[in-house]
Amino acid sequence: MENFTFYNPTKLVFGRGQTEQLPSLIPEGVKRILVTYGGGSIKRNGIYTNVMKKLSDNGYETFELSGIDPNPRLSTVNEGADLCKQEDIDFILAIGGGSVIDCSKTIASAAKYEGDAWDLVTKQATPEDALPLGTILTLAATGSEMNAGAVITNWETNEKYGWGSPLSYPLFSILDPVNTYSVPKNHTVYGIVDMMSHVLEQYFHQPTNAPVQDRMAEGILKSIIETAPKLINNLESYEYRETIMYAGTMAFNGILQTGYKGDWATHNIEHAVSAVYDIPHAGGLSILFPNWMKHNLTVNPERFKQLAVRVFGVDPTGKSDEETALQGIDRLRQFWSSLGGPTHLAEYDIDDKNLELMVDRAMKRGPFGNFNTLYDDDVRQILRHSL
Ligand SMILES: NC(=O)c1ccc[n+]([C@@H]2O[C@H](COP(=O)([O-])OP(=O)(O)OC[C@H]3O[C@@H](n4cnc5c(N)ncnc54)[C@H](O)[C@@H]3O)[C@@H](O)[C@H]2O)c1
Repeated sequence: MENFTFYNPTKLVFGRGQTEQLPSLIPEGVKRILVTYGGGSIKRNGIYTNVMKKLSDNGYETFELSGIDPNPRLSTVNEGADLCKQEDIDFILAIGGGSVIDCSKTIASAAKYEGDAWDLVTKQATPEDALPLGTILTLAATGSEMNAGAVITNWETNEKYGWGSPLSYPLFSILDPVNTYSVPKNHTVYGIVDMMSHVLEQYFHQPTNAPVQDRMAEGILKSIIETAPKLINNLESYEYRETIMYAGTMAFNGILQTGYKGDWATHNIEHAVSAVYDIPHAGGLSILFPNWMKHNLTVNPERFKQLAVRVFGVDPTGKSDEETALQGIDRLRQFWSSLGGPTHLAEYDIDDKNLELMVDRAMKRGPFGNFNTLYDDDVRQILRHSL
C-alpha cells in the first residue's frame, strides 16, 4: 500500500425515523438556514412538511432554493451563493439526491468566495471558507452524503467537472431508508449502477498490496448484486432499501480508496457525454463501463479475472485469464441490463454526430486514468463501441 491518512468528518445518522435527530445535529449559533431541494418529490412524500415544521418549532428562520436539476448547473450554484450572501445564511440543509447535495456543497463554498463559482469547480481557485452543510439523503447512489466531492455542469461551455475540498464534507447526513421508498424504479436502478461503478473505479488500481480493500469492495458489490433484483420488485422493502442505501455510502466515502489511487477514467468519459447530452449520469456509466473494461483488459487480465471469479462466480477451469475476465464483463453487462440499465448510447438517441466534441471534452484536462492512461484515441474507441 501507499502511505495514507484517512479522515472523514461526516457524522452518519442512519436508520428509520432518524430525521427526528435533525434539531440536535444543527450547530449551536445557527439562526438562518437555506433549505435546498429539487423538483418537489420531498413535498409529495411528506419529508418537506416534517423538516420545515421541525426547523420552525426550533426557532430557525428558513429560506428556500428549490428546483435544483439533476446534473446540477453552475447557474443554480451562483443563484444559491447570491441568496446566501444577501440573506446572511449561516447553514445549508440539502434534502435530496446527489444533484441537490453537490449543488449545495458548491453553494456553501461559493457563498464565501467573491468570484464566480466556476473558478472553484475548475480548480482555478481554492476555497478558504465555506458555510456548514447538513444533508437528508433521499436517493441512494452517489456517496456525496459522506464525501467531499461535487459534480457541476456549465451548459454555456458544455463542460461537466467533479471538484472537491475538505471544506465540502457534510457536517452530518441523515439516511432514513424510508425516505427512498418513493424513488421510482428507473432512478433506483441508476443509483445501483452508480454505486457499483464507484466500487469498480476503485477496484481497478495498479497492483499494491490491498487485499483488505479488495475484499471490502467485493463484499459491497456482492451485497448489491444479491439485493438489487429483489429491491426493484419490491420498492418499499425497508430491508432492501437499507442494504442499498448503506452500500451506496460505503462505496464512496473514502474507506475503500485507502493506500492506492482508483482509476476514475469511466467517470471522466461519462461527464464528457453528459456535458453534451443531458442524460442520467449512471445511464452513461451502465453503457460505458463494460466497454472501458474490454478496452483495458490486457493491462492486467489477472485483476479482471479476480473480479469475474470472486464477484460474478465465473468458473475459471480450462479458460485463459482473458476468457474468464471477458465472461465476468459480460455478466456485469447482463446484470445491469436485467435491472433495466441501458447498453448503448443509441438508447438516448446519441449517434456519432458529436463524437469528436465528447472526445474533446473528455480530453480537456489532458490524458487521464490511473489504472491505464487514456489518450484521445482510446476515448474515441470506447465511445464508438458504446454507440
Ligand atoms: N459527489 C459525488 O461524489 C458524486 C458521485 C457520483 C455522481 N455524482 C453526481 O450526482 C448527480 C446524480 O445524483 P443522483 O444519482 O443521486 O440523482 P439525482 O439527485 O440527480 O436525482 C435523480 C432524480 O430522482 C429524483 N428523486 C430524488 N429523491 C427522490 C425520492 N425520494 N423520491 C422520488 N424522486 C426522487 C430527483 O428529483 C431527480 O429527478 C449527477 O450530477 C452526478 O454526476 C456525484
